[in-house]
Amino acid sequence: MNELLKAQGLTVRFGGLTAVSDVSFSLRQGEIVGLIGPNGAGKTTLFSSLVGLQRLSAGEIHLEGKPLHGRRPHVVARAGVTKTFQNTALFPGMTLLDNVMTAALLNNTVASAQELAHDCLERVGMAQAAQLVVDDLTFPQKALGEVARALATRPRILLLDEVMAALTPLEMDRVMDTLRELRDRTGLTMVVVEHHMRAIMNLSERILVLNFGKLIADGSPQQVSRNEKVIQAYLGSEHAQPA
Ligand SMILES: Nc1ncnc2c1ncn2[C@@H]1O[C@H](COP(=O)(O)OP(=O)(O)OP(=O)(O)O)[C@@H](O)[C@H]1O
Repeated sequence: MNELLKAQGLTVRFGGLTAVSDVSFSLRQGEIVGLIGPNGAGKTTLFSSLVGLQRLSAGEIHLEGKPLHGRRPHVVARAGVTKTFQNTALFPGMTLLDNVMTAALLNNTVASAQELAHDCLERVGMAQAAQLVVDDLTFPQKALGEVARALATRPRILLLDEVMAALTPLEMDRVMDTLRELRDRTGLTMVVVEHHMRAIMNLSERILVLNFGKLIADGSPQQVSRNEKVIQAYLGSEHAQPA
């Protein structure tokens, strides 16, 4: 797999607090990568810095060799890096289709946005729910709706920030199957933040672990779950091993 994105020395400081500290990693085309770490480890801040919503104090981001650091969010989105929002639901009172249209309209005429929105819903198996008002959707449907809305910006790299938080284990399995199928069909690269350990270990091919803003591990789920630093920092001996 080709290297798609390279992040080097990413650092974000809030006054005296270093939320992200000298973090370097790369993403290959079509990978599903998990990003884990205890509360406050810097996961959301790292995501925000990757999409240009959070200014970097230091570091560089390149997408296929082209610099992305210091670029405004809409420029980063147009280049192909998009993030869902933690705890940000779809817009209530609107149909699912209209929700996806809000993103599709950013770079398209109404007619082509409609086609794109339908296509994005189709890609996550939600075409039949297009005309439902989002308030009436189940939690897994809402999660997939959020993914569809993000797909409407035509990302090459999609950062998913706890989209499965409200789901039961069975519902998570269904959503994870859909994400894997989406990757297999489209080659989309995904980075996934989830607190649910079994889900992240099952879904991801590689795991990045943050602790106090520092990247303390980067490896397969098996490697990471056996890593002493990770066990001490986060997993604890009683936590789930990758299934
Ligand atoms: N805008 C901000 N101003 C000041 N401090 C911030 C800001 N955003 C985040 N922080 C701090 O930066 C650190 C990292 O926060 P962040 O939300 O990125 O962690 P996280 O790993 O996503 O946590 P969680 O798992 O709880 O969502 C925390 O100490 C947080 O309080």
